[in-house]
Amino acid sequence: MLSKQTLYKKQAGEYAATLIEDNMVVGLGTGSTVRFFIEMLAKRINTEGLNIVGVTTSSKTSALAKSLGIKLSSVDEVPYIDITIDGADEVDLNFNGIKGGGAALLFEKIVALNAHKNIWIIDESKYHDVIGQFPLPVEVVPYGSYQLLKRFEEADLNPSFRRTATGSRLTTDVDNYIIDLSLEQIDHPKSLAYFLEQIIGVVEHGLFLNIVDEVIIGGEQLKIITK
Ligand SMILES: O=C[C@H](O)[C@H](O)[C@H](O)COP(=O)(O)O
Repeated sequence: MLSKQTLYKKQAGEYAATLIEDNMVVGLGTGSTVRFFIEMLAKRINTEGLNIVGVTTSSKTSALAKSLGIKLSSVDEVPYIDITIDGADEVDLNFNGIKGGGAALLFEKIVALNAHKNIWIIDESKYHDVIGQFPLPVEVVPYGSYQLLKRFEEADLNPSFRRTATGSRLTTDVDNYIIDLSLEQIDHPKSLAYFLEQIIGVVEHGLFLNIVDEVIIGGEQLKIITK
């Protein structure tokens, strides 16, 4: 039996699939919530004969979408993306989000910034007054990454390299490392984003500010929050 959280993810994901229209170029996010969206989208493509092109945000999503027969293109081969549906790790009342729990933040941000509309699908446990409970992922170039870790320690950002189940440093789809910052609460997300963006060696961070247009929240009752 599915847990409540999984059921809520499914509810949000499947609802998002109803928003896709014929002939759209669709950004396909990454993660367990997006999986429900992609599966339902594939069903609609097959039963309704929709002409959809997907632009994926990770190798995992590409593999899933391909296995379900969804036509794919790259962000550089389409004029624009009509709509991107993605998950998030945490969202606050001001539409700020943390993403990258699945290490796909870099491509997710690139796809999001090339989309006309961005929708996030989450379960209700991820919607908070202020973000920061979820560790903030920072994607860094491996060369010099230990120096970066020390720098984050000095700045009291509680950093740690993300590791695989076998204990080695996790690498992203483009062979970078992830340093997670355990912050508990991010009161000034804009300043933190700015601070991280100034550091050489930081490729991207998981703060998604001013990007999402609509959040679909699965729960006892489905909620849709529009900016
Ligand atoms: O890198 C991964 C993404 O940002 C995911 O969208 C995020 O981690 C949410 O994933 P899930 O739907 O599995 O909770």
